[in-house]
Amino acid sequence: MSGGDDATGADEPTRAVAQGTFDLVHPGHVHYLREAAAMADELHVIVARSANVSHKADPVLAARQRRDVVESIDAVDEAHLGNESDIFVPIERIDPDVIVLGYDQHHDEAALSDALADRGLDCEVDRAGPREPKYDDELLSTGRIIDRILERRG
Ligand SMILES: Cc1cc2nc3c(=O)[nH]c(=O)nc-3n(C[C@H](O)[C@H](O)[C@H](O)COP(=O)(O)O)c2cc1C
Ligand SMILES: Nc1ncnc2c1ncn2[C@@H]1O[C@H](COP(=O)(O)OP(=O)(O)OP(=O)(O)O)[C@@H](O)[C@H]1O
Repeated sequence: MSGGDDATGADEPTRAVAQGTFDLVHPGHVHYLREAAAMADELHVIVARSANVSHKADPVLAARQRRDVVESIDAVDEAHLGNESDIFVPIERIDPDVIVLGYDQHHDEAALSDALADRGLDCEVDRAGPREPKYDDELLSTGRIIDRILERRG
């Protein structure tokens, strides 16, 4: 995506937002963040708070540590701690052109678009694809990495 003109004619960089838990970073995360980065000039990532990770086990690592690791990935311009009670607070601050959902994220694209419109946010919603494993035994899921740790070290 290229820079767009605002009302004053200045060239503003376009912004994409990606989001997730990012506990024990793996190449599937890097694939998602590279795809999301290719959709705009800047990539901002919102890192979920443990309290909002309700559909799986609590993250092992603290939110600030997960944020710092995500921000060290080349594709990422800025990583933000998520809001604990309202997921639209960081979105209003970042004001993205596109929100990129992960290939398996449970959020519904149409419902998210409606919620953005209700808040007066003009933002597209897109979805990234999965990373295909490069070799046998490539573990592309935090849950499966933790299962492996428990099998081998538990
Ligand atoms: C547009 C958007 C914004 C989000 N913002 C936040 C946020 O501010 N705080 C938070 O804890 N979770 C936020 N989330 C939720 C998590 O990123 C995520 O969906 C979930 O809690 C973690 O599960 P996952 O890693 O399997 O996606 C947001 C999700 C979306 C789609
Ligand atoms: N293999 C993968 N290919 C592409 N995207 C991925 C892959 N694994 C995770 N992602 C994306 O990264 C984001 C954050 O993922 P998350 O932190 O939930 O990790 P996860 O490895 O999918 O966790 P778990 O397997 O424990 O549910 C999500 O949007 C997810 O879709």
